[in-house]
Amino acid sequence: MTSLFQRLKTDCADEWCSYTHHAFVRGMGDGSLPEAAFRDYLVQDYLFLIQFARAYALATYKARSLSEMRAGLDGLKAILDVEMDLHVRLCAKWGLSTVDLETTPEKPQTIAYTRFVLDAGQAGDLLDLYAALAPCMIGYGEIGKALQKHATPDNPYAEWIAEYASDGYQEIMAASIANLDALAVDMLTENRYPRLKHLFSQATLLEADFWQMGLDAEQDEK
Ligand SMILES: Cc1ncc(CN)c(N)n1
Repeated sequence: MTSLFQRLKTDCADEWCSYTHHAFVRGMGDGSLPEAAFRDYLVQDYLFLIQFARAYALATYKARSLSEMRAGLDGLKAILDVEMDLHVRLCAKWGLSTVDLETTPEKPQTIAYTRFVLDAGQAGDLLDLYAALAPCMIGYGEIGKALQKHATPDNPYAEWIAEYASDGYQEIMAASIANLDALAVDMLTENRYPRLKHLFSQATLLEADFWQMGLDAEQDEK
């Protein structure tokens, strides 16, 4: 049986490309991304992760079995115990504390993306929620791995790239794909597919908007 993730990615190939090959991503890869764009992105991403942790808490709540509950909890822990540490470490280099981060106002793009995913989960079931969450967890693993292939040791974004290319994150990514595909075996019907595709496509476009937010912030600073 084809993987639901692969089917969604194929059917949303243009959106996926606009996300994973965005100018912001290419700028991280060749090191040309202005630091101001990265800083703005990273602070907003910290706020984004707080809301995404809530989405995994919602997935834990909506679970129908202990193993589904553990999958939700693993996603929650990956964000709170691993991913956010990267943001705290990198932001500390600019003198930003966690209080500074948490008191920064969320930008419209952060609100749009995170509340879209939370609403997908609240209005729908576990499969809807994971379809909306998939571009986040899986896309960054793909981007990290692709950028690592060409990144030079003096790349200013090497630490970010290394985190998402790491074995730890790649395992999180593989678990996200396996989890989505396993839920599909149990819950997917052809009638449901258009809605899942809409959720996946929209979340992927909101990812691209999130990168663009960083680029626009740097232009506004000038
Ligand atoms: C916007 C966004 N998308 C995805 C990820 C990776 N979990 C992230 N940190 N931020």
